[in-house]
Amino acid sequence: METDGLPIQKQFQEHFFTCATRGDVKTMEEVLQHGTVNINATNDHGWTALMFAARTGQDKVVRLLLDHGCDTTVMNKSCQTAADIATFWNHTAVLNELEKKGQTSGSQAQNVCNYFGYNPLDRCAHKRKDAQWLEEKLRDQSTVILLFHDLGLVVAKGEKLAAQARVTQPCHFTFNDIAAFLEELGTEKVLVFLGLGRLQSDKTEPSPPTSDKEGHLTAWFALDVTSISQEKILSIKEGLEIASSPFPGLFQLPEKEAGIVAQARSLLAWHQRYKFCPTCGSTALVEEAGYKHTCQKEGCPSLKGVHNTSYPRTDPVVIMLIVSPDGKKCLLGRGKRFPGRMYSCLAGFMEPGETIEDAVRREVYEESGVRVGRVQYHSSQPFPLPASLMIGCLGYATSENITVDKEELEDAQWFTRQQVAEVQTGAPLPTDALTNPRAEGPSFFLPPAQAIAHQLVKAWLRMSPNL
Ligand SMILES: NC(=O)C1=CN([C@@H]2O[C@H](COP(=O)(O)OP(=O)(O)OC[C@H]3O[C@@H](n4cnc5c(N)ncnc54)[C@H](O)[C@@H]3O)[C@@H](O)[C@H]2O)C=CC1
Ligand SMILES: [Mg+2]
Ligand SMILES: [Mg+2]
Ligand SMILES: [Mg+2]
Ligand SMILES: [Zn+2]
Repeated sequence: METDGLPIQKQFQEHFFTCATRGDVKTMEEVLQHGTVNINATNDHGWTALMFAARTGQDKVVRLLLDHGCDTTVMNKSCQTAADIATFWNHTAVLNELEKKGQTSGSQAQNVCNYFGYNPLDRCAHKRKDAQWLEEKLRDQSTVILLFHDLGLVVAKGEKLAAQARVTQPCHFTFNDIAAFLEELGTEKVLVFLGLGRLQSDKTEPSPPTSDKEGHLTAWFALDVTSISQEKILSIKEGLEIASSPFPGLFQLPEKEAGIVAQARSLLAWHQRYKFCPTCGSTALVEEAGYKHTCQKEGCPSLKGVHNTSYPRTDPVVIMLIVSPDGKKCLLGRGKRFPGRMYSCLAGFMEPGETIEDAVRREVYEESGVRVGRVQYHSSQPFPLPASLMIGCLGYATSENITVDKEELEDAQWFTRQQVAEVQTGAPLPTDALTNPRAEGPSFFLPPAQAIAHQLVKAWLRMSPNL
């Protein structure tokens, strides 16, 4: 049945949106009771009833929709959630309703947490010198030990969850699984204590039989098994493999564990690269549960006072989304080794004696010739390749002409908000998009959600005045 040229279902839906916009709670209640509409349905611009209510500050409608279990995470075609819309229009009562249910989006309610950024472990630095406690923890049957072979994580064999999405499931070993390896590795072993904690999905795990005050938390360690044969490692139990390192395995971890893997991999990479004392070249001993190298040569300057060469290194990198002077475009570049048609934020290593703001301005000028004024910090991301800290910023350009640094980039261009939003919210990429430049699909694509660049682009789209 059709009236006014629209199918009846669509008419109901349109009416539902109008009621949400106007705050007609009574009609909406009736409609929801009859189940004649889909509470999460969207219009052509991707707007839900919740978004319409958020736009006009209808807090009672918002409460009704939340009580009926509507999805607050839906994004419209400009990548905005209902919470983004309420924030932009300053509808505090709506935000309060969303917050009561813990439903304000990350950018409003708390700091943004990027992939690799969430780590549930208490690193317990004060325990790193307590050899007896560490030994007890290592032997505890509830303890989790992660194994890395040449920085590749040992995982449970690939599970195909969806046609394209594979999940890399880190394998959790116990002391008994690896006791023979510890013996074989002897005093040369690199074993790092990561901390105490529990993955949220770990609830069914039996409590360890220890009675100290942290006894209810699981201890986590990482062991470098590079010098053990792959055959031996893979025969600990059935269904193991060594994750292809670094791509794509590292980017397919369960998000709740990615931070732990990043911590472990960066530390093991430090041990792999700094085998000798950087000050005098002598042998260095691994101490403090894997967090310190101590030079064995008497009189070495690194033994006097605190020397940063004795501790794990982190390289700060600035990564920035640059907004055009008119606010309508953003600057993206294509590195020479980027896959397919990928464009991403410009990025670069910070140099000594430089502020984050100046590093953003310098790298953008070096790589694109664009001048940047104001710089705003957004969020950060530990990046275990091998041990960077990506410092994500938004920068506001004061010039527009681009001169690409052909040494580093293949291309850099201004992209409109619409171009970027289409790519962000469009259909999933064809499977060969990463490798085949002639693959079907959009003319360019952005890094996946695990990359901080993706989140910076999303943050800019959410600031859209187009609400
Ligand atoms: N997720 C993303 O979308 C993107 C991430 N990145 C990451 O950001 C990082 C830095 O970006 P780049 O454009 O490569 O930096 P960059 O623009 O500073 O250029 C890299 C060059 O800087 C020099 N360099 C200076 N300090 C260095 C250090 N501590 N380690 C290694 N090289 C150093 C080397 O010559 C290197 O070839 C890279 O690790 C890259 O993986 C870069 C672009 C996009
Ligand atoms: Mg760069
Ligand atoms: Mg640089
Ligand atoms: Mg550069
Ligand atoms: Zn030394």
